[in-house]
Amino acid sequence: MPLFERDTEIYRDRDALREDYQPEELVGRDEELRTFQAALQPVINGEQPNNIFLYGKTGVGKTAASRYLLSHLREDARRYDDIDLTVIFLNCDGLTSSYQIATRLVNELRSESNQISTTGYPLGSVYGMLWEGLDECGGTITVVLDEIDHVNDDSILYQLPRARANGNLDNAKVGLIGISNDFSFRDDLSPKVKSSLCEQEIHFPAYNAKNLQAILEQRAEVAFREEVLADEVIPLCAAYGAKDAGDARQSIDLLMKAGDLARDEETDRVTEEHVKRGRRALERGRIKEGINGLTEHGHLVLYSLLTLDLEGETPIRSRDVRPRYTRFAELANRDPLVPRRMRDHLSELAMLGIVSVTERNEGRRGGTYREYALDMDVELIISAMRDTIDLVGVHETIDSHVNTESKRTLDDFA
Ligand SMILES: Nc1ncnc2c1ncn2[C@@H]1O[C@H](COP(=O)(O)OP(=O)(O)OP(=O)(O)O)[C@@H](O)[C@H]1O
Repeated sequence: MPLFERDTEIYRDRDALREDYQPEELVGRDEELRTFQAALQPVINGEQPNNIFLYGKTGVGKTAASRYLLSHLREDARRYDDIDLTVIFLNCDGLTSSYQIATRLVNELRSESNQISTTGYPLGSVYGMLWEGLDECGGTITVVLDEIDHVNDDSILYQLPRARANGNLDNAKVGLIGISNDFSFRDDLSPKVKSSLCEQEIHFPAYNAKNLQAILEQRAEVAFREEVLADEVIPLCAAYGAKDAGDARQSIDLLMKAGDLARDEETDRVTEEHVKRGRRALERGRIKEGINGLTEHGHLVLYSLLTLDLEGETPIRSRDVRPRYTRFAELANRDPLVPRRMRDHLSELAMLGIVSVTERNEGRRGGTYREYALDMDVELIISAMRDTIDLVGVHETIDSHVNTESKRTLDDFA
């Protein structure tokens, strides 16, 4: 018997559900694509290209739209002899400064054998090399900077769009396309950067359930074999997606998770039940990642709230969480944070969806205050916080959930 056997009853091409798959057509983005296409038109006319800024929440098709239109632009530009178009696509994740972006661009424009080191030059000379490289390349150059908000200083965002006006370029016509899902990034740009980078702004709104359904249907046709998906599967993934964030990536992930669960069960049909289970599994993954990403004090606050919740003390005010938190911090040998900072951690937990918050009114005395409760299952939280629990000790309320030698006695927590 072979150890490995193909199990492709469910999928025709599972890779079509992966992040790096580029769909042939984009659905449900007609208006944004029209505006974006119009903003790119000067390239085909042989004119100075626009600088374009695309923004919108994560997973709403900004990158997909850019790749789609730029590949058409590249193809169609070939039909005109007087247009020489170069497209440079750079994801700024991991590139935090204008200096790093500029050296990457210089190297993109140079041959393999002529690359420059990514450190050691003054910024001015890197820009010098960049202008030289761009002019040598000549023609129209479209530079796409995806996740542009990762760049901490805005020098390149000013220099590149203004290069020609500032007399740094003679031949090349450069257009910058910036993409961001960080709304405050755009608001915080200095006025001079904003006016050059955001010449044309295009907002990508979140997808609604109808959009998501069309996107999923298009993807499912490539990814799944016929008759594999029960009728409710796609509408349900789309409805969850629209309710959560209108994020296409999340909905596609959910469809894939449902498919994987069905495959693991060795059935040849994906059902509503698989979607529901898939959603729970993905959510647990996200929450777990969220908890792992918290600081130690975040964990101490969460641990305090967890034990109070199990004692039936929630919903509870921040000031009533405090004694437990202070005690836990002491047991962990950490200095407790001031109340305000401790409250910030509660808010962060609420943002992650681990804790729920209710605004309460003091009645005639007029003030409002917030009460916190746990909104996530105990086992999941405990499994994501093992290190902190080991540090503080096992509180009696979670005793039955934990298997450990290092329990503290009740008196320790008094
Ligand atoms: N209109 C669409 N039609 C088909 N597929 C789409 C559409 N919009 C998004 N997708 C798919 O959803 C996924 C996420 O889209 P994309 O990467 O373009 O989002 P984004 O807005 O750039 O998000 P981020 O800001 O997180 O990078 C990709 O796999 C993409 O192919």
